[in-house]
Amino acid sequence: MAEQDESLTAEKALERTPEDKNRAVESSDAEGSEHRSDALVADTDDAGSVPLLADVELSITPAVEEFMVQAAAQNEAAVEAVPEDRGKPRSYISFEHVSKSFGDFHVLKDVSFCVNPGETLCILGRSGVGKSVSLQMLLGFLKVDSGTIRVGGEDITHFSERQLQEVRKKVTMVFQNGALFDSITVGENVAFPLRERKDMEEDQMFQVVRGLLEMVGVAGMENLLPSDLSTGMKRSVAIARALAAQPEAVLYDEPTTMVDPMMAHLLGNLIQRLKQQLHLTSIVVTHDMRFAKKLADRVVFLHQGEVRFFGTMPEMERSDDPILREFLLLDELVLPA
Ligand SMILES: Nc1ncnc2c1ncn2[C@@H]1O[C@H](COP(=O)(O)OP(=O)(O)OP(=O)(O)O)[C@@H](O)[C@H]1O
Repeated sequence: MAEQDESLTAEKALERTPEDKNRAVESSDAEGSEHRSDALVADTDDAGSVPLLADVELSITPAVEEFMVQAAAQNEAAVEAVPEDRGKPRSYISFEHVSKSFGDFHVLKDVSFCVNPGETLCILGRSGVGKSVSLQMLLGFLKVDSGTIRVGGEDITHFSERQLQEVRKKVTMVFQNGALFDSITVGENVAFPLRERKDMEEDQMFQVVRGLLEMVGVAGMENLLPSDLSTGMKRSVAIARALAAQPEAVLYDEPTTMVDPMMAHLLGNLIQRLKQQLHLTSIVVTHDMRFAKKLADRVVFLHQGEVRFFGTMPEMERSDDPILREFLLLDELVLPA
C-alpha cells in the first residue's frame, strides 16, 4: 500500500485520547445522548485527525470499536489478497480502455484510470461527461461496450448478476439521495447490512447502529423515518449504512451537492476522517474543487468522453493544458476562496 508507512493502524486511529473521553463525558453529562458533534465542526485542516469514535458515547464505544477494527482487518486482508502484477501490487479498482455509448452518443472513449488500495480518487469534469456512468459501470448497473473493469484484481466486466451482487457487498455506493428504504426507520436502514450477516446478537447490533449514527453526526435519530431527515442527514445515514456493510471500497456520488455549506463542510470532514483513519479505498465524484483538494490522492479529469488528465491535484494545478486551466479558473470564479 502506497501510504502504509505513514498510516496509522486502525486500532491506533480509533483510539480515544483522554481529552476525547473527557469531552464525551462532559458532552453526555450536559446533553444526554444528543451530544453535538464538535469534532465534525473542527477546523478543516485538523478535521481528518479527530478520532472517528470521539463522538461515540463511552458505554457503546467498545462494541463500535470492535466492529470498526474488524472491518479494517478484513479490508487489509482483502488488499493483501489482490494478486501482484509483474511484481508490483495491483490497483484495487481499474478501468482499462473502457468505452460506452448510448445510441450514437459516445459517453466514454477508451477511458483508463486506477485506484490503489487505501487511495481516494476524485473524478472531476463538467456536467454530462460520464462521471456517474463510470460509477454505475463499476457496480455493474450499466455494461461497458468494450474495455475491462477490475475490482480487487478480478475482471468483473462480464460478471453475472449474482457475481455482481458479491462485488456490491465489497464496493458500496453512497448515492446523492441516500437511497434509504423509506418505509423503515433510520436505525433499521443502518442495521440492514448487519442483519444480512446473521452473526450478530440484537443487542450488539443496536449498539453498533447507535455508534455508527453518532460517528457520522446524526446521533439519536435511529427511530426517525428517512422522510424526517434533511438531504445532508440522509447522506450521513447512507454513509453509516455503507460502513455497516464493512466494505472494501466506498463510492460517493456528489456528496456535497444540494446541501447547505455547513452540511457540506460536515460531510467533507467526515469523509476526510474515514479516509485518513480507516484507509478505505474510495472514489468521489464531485464538482467541488475545494473538496477534491482536501481529499484526493489522485484525480481523473474527464473531458468530451476522454481522460484529459490523471494524476495528483498539485500536478493538475500546475498543468498548462488550456482545458484544465479553464476548468480551474471557472471554479475559482464560482467558488471564491
Ligand atoms: N441510462 C442512460 N441512457 C441514456 N443516456 C444516459 C444514461 N445514463 C446516462 N446517460 C447520458 O450519459 C451522459 C453522462 O451522464 P452522467 O450522469 O455520467 O454525467 P455526469 O458526468 O455524472 O454529469 P453530472 O455532473 O451532471 O451528474 C449524459 O448525457 C446522460 O444523459
